[in-house]
Amino acid sequence: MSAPDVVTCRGLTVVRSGRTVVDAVDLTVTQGEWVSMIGPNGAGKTTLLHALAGLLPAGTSVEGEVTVAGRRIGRSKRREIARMIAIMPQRPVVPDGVTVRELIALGRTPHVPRFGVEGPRDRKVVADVVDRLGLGPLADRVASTLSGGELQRAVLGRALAQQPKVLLLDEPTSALDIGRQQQVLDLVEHMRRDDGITVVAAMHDLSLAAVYGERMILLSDGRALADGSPTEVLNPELIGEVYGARVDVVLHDGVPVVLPLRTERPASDRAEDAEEAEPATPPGTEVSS
Ligand SMILES: Nc1ncnc2c1ncn2[C@@H]1O[C@H](COP(=O)(O)OP(=O)(O)OP(=O)(O)O)[C@@H](O)[C@H]1O
Repeated sequence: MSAPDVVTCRGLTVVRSGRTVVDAVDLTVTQGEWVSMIGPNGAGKTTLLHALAGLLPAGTSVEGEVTVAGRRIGRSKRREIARMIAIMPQRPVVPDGVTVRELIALGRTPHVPRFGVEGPRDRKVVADVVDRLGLGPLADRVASTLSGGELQRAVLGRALAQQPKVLLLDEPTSALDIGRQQQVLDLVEHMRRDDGITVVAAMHDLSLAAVYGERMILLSDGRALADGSPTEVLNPELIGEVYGARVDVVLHDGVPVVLPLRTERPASDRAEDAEEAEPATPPGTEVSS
């Protein structure tokens, strides 16, 4: 039996300050899929993620339909949406004075009864997330004092503590070193496999996006230009055209790796060429001692 659809967009169009920034996007994501969303700066990735999470500011002009786990976004209450969807934003806002543990515990808010307090289960979920993200040594630090990479992990922790059906990641690893990138994305991958959560992740690192995303969507000027497997989407001509970049794509274990090519050749290569073309001592000019 095929997995059910969890996220659907039909003709989603978002206009901001008179400009169409998401343009008639149709998208269906099935349960347990990992979709990596790529596209140049300003392509509309964040806006699309915010539309899926029902986070576009009131008054934004939105057309089309977004459904997550069978519920129409825009007609559902915030709290109801927050039990289904968690977002790790590109630019998180962290309340003043909260510790890392308190920040992560905020992820439990949609599950705690109104006017209630968190129970043992909520505390266990928070402790698990702290542990799995290796945040133990930072748990009592005030979140605003963390480094960019540490904060990124803490904010992912808040999203994971929400125990969502759909996890939206907006540049989840932009501030992380390569080891932490792997640790964080592997953790999300485990949750996808073990708990069946669905992941839509906007990522700038095309090779990393291909390693984790079984499917990729390329956005450009708000339009979904390509939607397919990493090998289908990451072709050098298309990437070159959309990003205005010179790249090569090589396959490693069947996964495409995108290599940016230098337009200017390194100075050392040019010097070698010059040496081959012109011997250091032109014939007939030897100086006798
Ligand atoms: N509040 C706003 N008012 C006007 N234009 C906006 C607003 N928010 C976003 N935009 C514009 O919408 C377009 C899409 O922005 P968005 O942040 O969705 O792109 P993105 O693909 O996530 O970019 P990046 O990779 O740089 O994060 C951009 O041109 C941006 O300037």
